[in-house]
Amino acid sequence: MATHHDLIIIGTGSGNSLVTPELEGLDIAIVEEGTFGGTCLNVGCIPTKMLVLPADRVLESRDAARLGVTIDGEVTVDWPAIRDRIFTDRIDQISAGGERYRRSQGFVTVYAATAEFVGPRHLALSTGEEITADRVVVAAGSRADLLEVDGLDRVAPDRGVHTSDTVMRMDELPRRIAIVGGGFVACEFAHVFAALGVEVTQIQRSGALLRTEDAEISRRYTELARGRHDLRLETQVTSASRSDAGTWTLALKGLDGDTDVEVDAVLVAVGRTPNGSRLRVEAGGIELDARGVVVVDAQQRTTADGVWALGDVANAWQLKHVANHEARVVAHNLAVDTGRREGEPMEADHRFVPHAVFGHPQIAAFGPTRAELDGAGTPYVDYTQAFGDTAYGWALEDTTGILTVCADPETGLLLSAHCLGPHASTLIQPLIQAASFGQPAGEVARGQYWIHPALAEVVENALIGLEV
Ligand SMILES: Cc1cc2nc3c(=O)[nH]c(=O)nc-3n(C[C@H](O)[C@H](O)[C@H](O)COP(=O)(O)OP(=O)(O)OC[C@H]3O[C@@H](n4cnc5c(N)ncnc54)[C@H](O)[C@@H]3O)c2cc1C
Ligand SMILES: NC(=O)c1ccc[n+]([C@@H]2O[C@H](COP(=O)([O-])OP(=O)(O)OC[C@H]3O[C@@H](n4cnc5c(N)ncnc54)[C@H](O)[C@@H]3O)[C@@H](O)[C@H]2O)c1
Repeated sequence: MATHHDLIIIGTGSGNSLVTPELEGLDIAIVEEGTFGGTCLNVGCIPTKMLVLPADRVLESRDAARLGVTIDGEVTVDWPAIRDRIFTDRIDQISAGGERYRRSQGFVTVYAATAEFVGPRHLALSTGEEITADRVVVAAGSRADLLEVDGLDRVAPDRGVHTSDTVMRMDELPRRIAIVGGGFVACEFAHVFAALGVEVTQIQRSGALLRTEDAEISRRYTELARGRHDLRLETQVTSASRSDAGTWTLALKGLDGDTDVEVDAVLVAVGRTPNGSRLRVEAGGIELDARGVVVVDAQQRTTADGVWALGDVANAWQLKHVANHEARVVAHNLAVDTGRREGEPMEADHRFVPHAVFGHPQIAAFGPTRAELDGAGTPYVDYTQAFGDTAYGWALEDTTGILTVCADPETGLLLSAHCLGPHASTLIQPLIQAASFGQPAGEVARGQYWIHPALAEVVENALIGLEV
């Protein structure tokens, strides 16, 4: 006999935020197979950024000499202290506290189990229980891909084979690490481990890092990374073997022909697969697209009645702020659907989705690259402002930072922005705001004060430079 609930939520990442005060009193079930709080909190955005900050400090201390500051003595890194500050002192407590709170709410049942659809709004759990509900939200996220190479096809932290799920909790830093991939995860960890003193070899299948960025940003970041660690482009791992002493030898095929590299640990960071098929959502009448992403409409409704989906399982961005935005949409729509809120269902706004890569320096962008605008035949004007040509850029002695803005030549409305440089993730926000609220470039540039000589003048100058 299945236990019936009013609402089932699968996944406690952004899914956990669906239990709003408005839904209080409904009989709500939450199913979570892993650590409460999901990817961002436990193994994603938050711990990685807490690692990037000390890594930035190391590089800044090395760079200080360029500004006339000599730091006497060696800069040393205490890995266990960094790791325990992040996990033991903060994240693990937030996760445990979040779970305790949910379990304390009388109207919520938390199932620690893996869920699988066996029928419409009908789930079988790995505990042997079955549950059904009037409404279901699929918020089951995505999982890290592995390599189809013997030895690197499964995570084995004790053998030094990691994904982002395990690499941040290593007992000690390896002397040498191979990082396979050239996307967000690989680039952030290459920065972290290289700065913390690990010999990094990064192995990327294509000819540049972060190749979905605007071409000039991808080119510049690739050059900077090449100057910091061993970077193998257009290269693949063909086989891997581990010695009794624990050393991995990876055979590589690439630009330099057949080579190999010896390392003590391997981090596989070659993308993430949405979890829809693992949940057998089709048995619940829920359609997947060709990439395995749950198909949703603008209200985040799936193709099955009474089933919504959000986050990595249901979009290709795989970003936390997108999952959170979609969760707010679903929470509203659940409240309307259950009669707890008056009004109409709302739609998700995916017009200007920004992202940032927290490497060194940071990258931040939204909207199409110039190659994509060209490909689509969209008329645009663009302007690139170098950080080094502004007053604060002089203070930074910056030589690599750029901000490119693209706008509609007729209306001056922003189409996209692409930034590489210190604080790019913060600097881009007024441009996201201008695009989201439909403010033309000229109005944003001249309709307000820009603090002098702040770094924000990079944004002001880029907007002024646009010929709209
Ligand atoms: C290393 C790393 C760094 C990142 N950094 C950033 C960043 O800086 N900024 C950013 O915007 N994004 C970042 N992301 C992406 C971000 O973490 C995700 O987009 C976001 O967490 C997705 O949220 P979600 O709620 O969709 O899924 P999740 O948070 O993954 O939640 C899904 C939950 O569902 C559970 N689950 C899955 N299948 C089942 C099942 N069958 N039964 C029961 N439970 C199940 C999982 O255990 C998980 O807890 C990063 C990701 C990684 C891996
Ligand atoms: N700062 C952030 O917002 C942030 C940080 C980390 C992760 N994320 C999210 O997590 C998702 C997954 O990140 P990711 O970096 O794992 O995936 P990704 O899709 O961004 O990058 C995968 C990379 O691996 C390379 N690759 C694939 N197969 C390979 C192979 N066999 N050998 C060598 N290289 C190979 C690809 O060329 C690509 O560069 C991203 O889509 C991103 O949205 C976001």
